[in-house]
Amino acid sequence: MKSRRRSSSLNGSMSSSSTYSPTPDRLPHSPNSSTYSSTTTTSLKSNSGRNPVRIVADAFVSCFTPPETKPSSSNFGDSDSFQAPSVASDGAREKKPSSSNNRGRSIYGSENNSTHRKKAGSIKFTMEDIYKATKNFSPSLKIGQGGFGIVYKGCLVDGTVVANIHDKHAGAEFKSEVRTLEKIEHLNLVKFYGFLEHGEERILVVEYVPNGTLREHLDSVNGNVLDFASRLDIGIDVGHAITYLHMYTDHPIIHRDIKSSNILLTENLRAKVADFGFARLAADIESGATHVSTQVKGTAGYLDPEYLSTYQLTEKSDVYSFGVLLVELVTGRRPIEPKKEIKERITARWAMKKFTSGDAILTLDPRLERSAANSLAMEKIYELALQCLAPHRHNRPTMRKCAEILWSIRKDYRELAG
Ligand SMILES: Nc1ncnc2c1ncn2[C@@H]1O[C@H](COP(=O)(O)OP(=O)(O)OP(=O)(O)O)[C@@H](O)[C@H]1O
Repeated sequence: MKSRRRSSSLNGSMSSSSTYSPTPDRLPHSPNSSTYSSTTTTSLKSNSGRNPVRIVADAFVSCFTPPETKPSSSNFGDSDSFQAPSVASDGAREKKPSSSNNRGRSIYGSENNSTHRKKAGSIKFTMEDIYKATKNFSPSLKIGQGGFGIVYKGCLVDGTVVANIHDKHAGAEFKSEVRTLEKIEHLNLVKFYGFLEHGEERILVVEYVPNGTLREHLDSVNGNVLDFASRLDIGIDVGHAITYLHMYTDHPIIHRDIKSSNILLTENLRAKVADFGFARLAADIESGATHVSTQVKGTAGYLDPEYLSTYQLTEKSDVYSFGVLLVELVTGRRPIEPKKEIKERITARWAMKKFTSGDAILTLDPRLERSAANSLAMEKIYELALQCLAPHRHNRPTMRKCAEILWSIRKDYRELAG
């Protein structure tokens, strides 16, 4: 489902100018296996040489299905005007989640319970807690496997359903992920409950999100087609989540791995962004820095070409990945489609080319209705995607702007769709 290698051939990318019109010969080459030569790549999410780690996220969801949190109208779009992404009630820049603290009490009931210790705002679980929650990592509770490890459903002693992720991140990356997770709380981000680091075991305990990934829904694995309105809602949810990371935390956070398989869906098809294994703090603007220089990490097909060629990371790398995601939502296709003919293999390049030549409708997911409302919203989403995919970060909008634009697209969409 994903290549974990980057290729110098991606450096060309999606091209340019403030109104941005893609120049085909500067677009990424086809993603066939030869293009992704291991000799030209930085390993993106390789497990090699790493100690086995376990992440316990909120995925310990085996014992019951928790009631979904009722979305607030401000966050979930019942109002007609754009509002800043929702944040923890005690203030966006407040440090860590009261939820962890509360969770600590509610899960274990009494303060003299010795099975856990809070650390830096999150719960430090014991192996006993984790074994209990996952029934000794019962294969029947395994819900997925990613590049970093196995994910288990679990149930904490208070009945909270969680995802138990066995993480294979290196120790430093694991600590960095925990530090990031401890700082954030937003309805559209997977909640962090705690972690365990015990010898070579590393586990994150996070919120279990019961309805699979966006990618699975776009692939209709459950037999249903995700309708246009839901796709628009999901785009807005993700936009809010990333805006929150970029603007409303103590220090801006760059996710670095925005992609459809990292977007988890609730039963009401609301989105929660997961997987902070690659997240990084942005440059400290007050110190005059404009970017951080770092080894390239991310997933092929979503990677910002400017970051790939300069190793300079800014929030705009997430904006680029978000542009790829927007195209994915409209077309239903994966960012890289190796089995398609060459000119269609890089989905964003293909779609943007069709869009700029007036043929966007040919790229709309064939399972979606060709209604006036869908067609108009598709055009507007592509206009936004084109800006997000600009090769130079300075020409890309901020995430907040993206969320605002999507919000207004949805308002018009609802009026037209009736
Ligand atoms: N919090 C969660 N709640 C419910 N299911 C989850 C949760 N986290 C992960 N999963 C499931 O486990 C699978 C593996 O997730 P994981 O994040 O480890 O890998 P991935 O996103 O598929 O790949 P990568 O490691 O490249 O990001 C997901 O596809 C999803 O189905």
